Amino acid sequence: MTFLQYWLVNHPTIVNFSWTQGQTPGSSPLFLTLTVISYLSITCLLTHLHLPPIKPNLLKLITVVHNIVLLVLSLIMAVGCILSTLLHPPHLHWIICIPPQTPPTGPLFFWAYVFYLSKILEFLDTLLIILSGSIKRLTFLHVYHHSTVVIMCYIWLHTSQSLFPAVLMTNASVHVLMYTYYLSCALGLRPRWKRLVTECQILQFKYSFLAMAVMLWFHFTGLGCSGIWGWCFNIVFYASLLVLFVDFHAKNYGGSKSIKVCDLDKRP
Ligand SMILES: CC(C)(COP(=O)(O)OP(=O)(O)OC[C@H]1O[C@@H](n2cnc3c(N)ncnc32)[C@H](O)[C@@H]1OP(=O)(O)O)[C@@H](O)C(=O)NCCC(=O)NCCSC(=O)CC(=O)O
Repeated sequence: MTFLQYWLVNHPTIVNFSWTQGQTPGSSPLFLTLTVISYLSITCLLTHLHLPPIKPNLLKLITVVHNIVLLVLSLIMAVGCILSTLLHPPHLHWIICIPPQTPPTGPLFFWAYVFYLSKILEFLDTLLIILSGSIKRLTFLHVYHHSTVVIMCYIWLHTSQSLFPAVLMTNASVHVLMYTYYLSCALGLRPRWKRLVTECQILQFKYSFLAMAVMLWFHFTGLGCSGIWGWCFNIVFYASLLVLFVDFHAKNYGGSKSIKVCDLDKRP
């Protein structure tokens, strides 16, 4: 525990972290705008270009490495954020309500920053889909999620948004499961629990609405919570993702209790 406590909470880089707009790498609005525009335009360009096929073994290697990196990183972020919430803030209710005017400094915001950068790394998911030639998997849900989630993380840091510790812990934990699923697929093992991954994703959005309601309650019954405008962004974004994921679930698994036939066909 002391080992984890030092490396995930008390290390000087983590304790002394401070998000300073314009100084911290990636913290300017220009960086965010260029990042999102570049992601969308490169995605659009690559889907219209006929790229030469990449060797299957090389693609498999890149996919496996990418998934391992994101799996491990998601686990570290989840544990780091949980420990920082338990050990660092003055009150446990910071998990839902950070007092107004709290500066974005210290361990919790360090993990919010790592999470923000990890969402940029996740852009490689899109590249992998394009390189694998399965363009039909490049859905509106995928591109909308990847481009908007970076904006959400930026707002968290910029406004010391109250909800982020709860959302970060949940999302990073769900991503441990999701990247384990993708890693297994890349290794040629098609897990039978794909549906479970989607249902955990849907559950996280539903759970986030509960967290948002509790934050509002704290906001209006106490001294207020930081980042109430970010709350509005979060609720619209998560409601839209919930609709898209429920639709994905209906299309992929229908009403049946078993996984879809094409998944069974794909299993070795
Ligand atoms: C089970 C899901 C996680 C994924 O569903 P899909 O139908 O897209 O998955 P699938 O069964 O076709 O995926 C298997 C294929 O993905 C390839 N693959 C491997 N690693 C990958 C990676 N890192 N990114 C994208 N694709 C990858 C495998 O090689 C395999 O290819 P082959 O089939 O050729 O062998 C689902 O719940 C889901 O999220 N669907 C939405 C699509 C999406 O883009 N999700 C991620 C971002 S949204 C998100 O992340 C929300 C959140 O925050 O929780």
